[in-house]
Amino acid sequence: MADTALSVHTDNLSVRFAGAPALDRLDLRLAPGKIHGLLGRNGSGKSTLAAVLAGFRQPDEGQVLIEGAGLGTPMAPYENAVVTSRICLIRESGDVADSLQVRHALALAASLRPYWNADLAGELLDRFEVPTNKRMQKLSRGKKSALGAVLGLASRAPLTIFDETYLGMDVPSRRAFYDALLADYAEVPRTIVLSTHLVNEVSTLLEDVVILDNGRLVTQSPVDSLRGRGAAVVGPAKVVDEFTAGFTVLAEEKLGGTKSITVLGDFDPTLLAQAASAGLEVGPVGLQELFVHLTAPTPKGTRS
Ligand SMILES: Nc1ncnc2c1ncn2[C@@H]1O[C@H](COP(=O)(O)OP(=O)(O)OP(=O)(O)O)[C@@H](O)[C@H]1O
Repeated sequence: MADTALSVHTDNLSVRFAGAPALDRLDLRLAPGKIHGLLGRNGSGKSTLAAVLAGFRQPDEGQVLIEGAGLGTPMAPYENAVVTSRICLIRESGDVADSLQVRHALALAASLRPYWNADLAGELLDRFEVPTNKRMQKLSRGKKSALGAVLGLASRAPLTIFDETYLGMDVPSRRAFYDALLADYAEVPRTIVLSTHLVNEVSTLLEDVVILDNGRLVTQSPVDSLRGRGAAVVGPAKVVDEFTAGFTVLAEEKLGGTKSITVLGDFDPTLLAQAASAGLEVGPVGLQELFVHLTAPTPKGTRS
């Protein structure tokens, strides 16, 4: 793992724009060799964090340290080519000159990226049907996005960050991207960060999640323990209503006489047994529902 994955550690990390905090005293730990979700509403600081982790921007306060993949001691990425050669950040804006032909952009990536895999790049270009003889500026938004996916995956960088890049692709292409990402990650485990607000779509890929809101860290947690913070209770409407009275409700849905209510709360074995004897099914809470709750502008109501 140490050869192909980096870990990230931030202390009191802050970035300000004209005095306003975009990142506010973040203490983060990204474990090596995992797929991390970086979730947050618009303007929450995801892109700023991605840029700082990739060494594109210096923190105003605090520090970022990157460790592993043969680096020896932990190092700050800013203006440090030894570290940044091991990090690939793919942004929607694109960081390669638009006037370049796709094949030249690929040749440039191959020359700059020590872990580049040309076979994988070729395979993915075919799969996403990205023409290599066109100038980047002539590509459709979806194909530009797909090219970003190819550049990010084929870089096989020990820390690979996709900052919402793949969102320009249509649904079938995004699915193909998720499949390709999982398959190649299984072959070469590395640290991957997916910044997104399409939480449901990526929730099965993610192992750990960082949620930002207004530049602050709302939570950092394994997905499984986040899902354990609540439950979806399903059964006859009246019984579900009675059982969930007093819990904070995240979502509810009714279909005929059946109702599903998602609530926050610790469902210990006693509570689970009570639900079962009342004829109710209890499942894990959806990541999307928790995300909406944790980043909502105003707290949701309590059932009474
Ligand atoms: N170059 C900049 N100059 C001034 N303010 C900026 C700049 N970049 C970001 N900001 C501000 O910093 C805050 C965080 O922005 P950032 O782009 O990191 O959020 P985000 O979560 O990536 O948002 P989105 O999902 O909309 O892309 C926002 O308030 C934004 O307006």
